[in-house]
Amino acid sequence: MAVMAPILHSDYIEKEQYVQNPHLDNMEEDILYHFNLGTKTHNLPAMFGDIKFVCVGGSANRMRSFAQFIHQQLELPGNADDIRDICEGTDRYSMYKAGPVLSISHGMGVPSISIMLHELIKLLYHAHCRDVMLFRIGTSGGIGLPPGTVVITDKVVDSFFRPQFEQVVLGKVITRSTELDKGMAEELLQCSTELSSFPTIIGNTMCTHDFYEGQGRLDGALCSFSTEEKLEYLKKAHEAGIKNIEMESTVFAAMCRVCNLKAAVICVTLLNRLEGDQISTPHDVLLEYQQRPQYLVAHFIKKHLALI
Ligand SMILES: O=P(O)(O)O[C@H]1O[C@H](CO)[C@@H](O)[C@H]1O
Ligand SMILES: O=c1cc[nH]c(=O)[nH]1
Repeated sequence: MAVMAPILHSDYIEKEQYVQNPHLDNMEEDILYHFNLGTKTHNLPAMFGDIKFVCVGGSANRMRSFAQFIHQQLELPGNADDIRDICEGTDRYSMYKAGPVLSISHGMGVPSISIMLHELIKLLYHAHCRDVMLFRIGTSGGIGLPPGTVVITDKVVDSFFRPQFEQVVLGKVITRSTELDKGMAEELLQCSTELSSFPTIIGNTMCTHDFYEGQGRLDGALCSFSTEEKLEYLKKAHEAGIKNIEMESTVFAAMCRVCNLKAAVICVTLLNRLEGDQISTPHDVLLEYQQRPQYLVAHFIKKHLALI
């Protein structure tokens, strides 16, 4: 077996390649455990080699509906209702393919999306994909915006309003930039003006590690602060240009950036956090809100495929 010289993290940044891990080349087989896929059991280039767009979001149902919607929008052959879950052997994530578009659920929170992204990025590598763009199409809490507003993320920031993601590796903190692709954000904003169907803005997005206390909610099982302290924090966030709050964008942006993948975050706001904490909007209205980032990304994809 070949002995590898130790490679420092900072030394190993291959510009053309998605994966940034020298150890992968020494593995005879790579099992993408949470997808129930593997390099020996599946012909990944045949299954996924044509992927150009990957859309991710928290819920399995949303990502299935999105795959069906994009199937119709791209006028692909076959019945959209027949699209099957490629990860059906596991219930960790759901994955659907519609032509060059892959639609995957990632669950809630940074650890969940992070595991999914490791396996997704390896999947794209094993499948020899090129020029892939990633989109997170999600929901969020807005700050000072009418519910239903779509926020295209300019800067992703953490709970301290810093544009960075911290990961503990071997007991040490590694800090990575959360810069997203500016061109994609601008193009998505242009798509929104072409659709002109719902309010859309570009702004900063804060990613937290909790939905309740972590987002300054007063309605969790625990609460360690007053109403005044909550509003002071949210107003400071607002002054820092933060328009919405969700729970995955830091690691999404950081991993895509290190792995040379162009990425954008598009989340609809479900409520205005300056006015409350509970999501009391009727279910059918919430469903319609959830579709807004999907319409925007579908328009973007159709333009890129020269279908409009
Ligand atoms: O709508 P999705 O993609 O699930 O994302 C948002 O909704 C969840 C909380 O309800 C968090 O995961 C947050 O990031
Ligand atoms: O307030 C909200 C709504 C959706 N998702 C979040 O993370 N926060």
